[in-house]
Amino acid sequence: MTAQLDPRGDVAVLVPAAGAGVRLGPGGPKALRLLGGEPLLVHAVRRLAAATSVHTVVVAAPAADVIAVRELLAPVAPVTVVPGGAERQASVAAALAAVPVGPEIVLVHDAARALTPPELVESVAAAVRSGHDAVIPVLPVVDTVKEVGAGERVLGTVDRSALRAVQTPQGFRRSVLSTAHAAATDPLTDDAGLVEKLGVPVVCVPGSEYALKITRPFDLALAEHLLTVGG
Ligand SMILES: Nc1ccn([C@@H]2O[C@H](COP(=O)(O)OP(=O)(O)OP(=O)(O)O)[C@@H](O)[C@H]2O)c(=O)n1
Ligand SMILES: C[C@](O)(CO)[C@H](O)COP(=O)(O)O
Repeated sequence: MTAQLDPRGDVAVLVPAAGAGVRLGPGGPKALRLLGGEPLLVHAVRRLAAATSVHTVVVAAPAADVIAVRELLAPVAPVTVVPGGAERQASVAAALAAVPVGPEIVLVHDAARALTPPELVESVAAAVRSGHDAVIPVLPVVDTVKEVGAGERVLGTVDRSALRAVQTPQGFRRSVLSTAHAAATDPLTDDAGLVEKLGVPVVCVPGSEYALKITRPFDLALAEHLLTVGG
């Protein structure tokens, strides 16, 4: 049976959480690493459950930790936990397969973006509800960007006005995400990339600084700080 949050909600959220966290360094699967004394995954799921449109949350956990993750999340929110795959894309596909009949909007959200505010979840879902098939939250690129070749030699300066840094949750009409995953060949780093390959338009909405991806030790330190100042 699939666990359910608000039966009136129209949104299912898939939470890929099966990554190793190699760039964060030793200490176990990243989603289970502690931030303010609680696993990143707990922070992420608590904020998803606070978004009133959310009907269902499906977490893709490291295969060896599925039972432990079920127990960990039971007091946080009613969620379904499935084993993830070797690549993020496989983890998302496994979670997508566990979404029950009902929600027609599906969001994909990294456990590693543990401090993402519920308001961002709602704004992405609202953009899909308003008629867009695929929606991504983005931030402007603030650094000058160079293209670099062999020997670290600069080849040129990229026009950053046309660039965006992409976050999650990424939102999709359910049928579009299902078709994109069914058609996927090589793994891509995000789900919008699969949808782009179908030729379906992907639309940007403003992201949030709090939705940073905790990737390296500095990000975890920054997230600890944000948490103490009210993130
Ligand atoms: N096989 C994988 C790989 C990644 N993820 C998830 O995808 C999200 C984004 O990935 P990233 O932050 O890059 O996490 P890791 O793959 O764990 O990081 P690294 O590449 O440093 O090992 C994370 O919530 C991660 O748990 C997943 O579910 N299954
Ligand atoms: C989906 C994502 O978080 C968007 O920024 C990102 O592409 C995941 O990247 P990863 O490091 O390859 O998991």
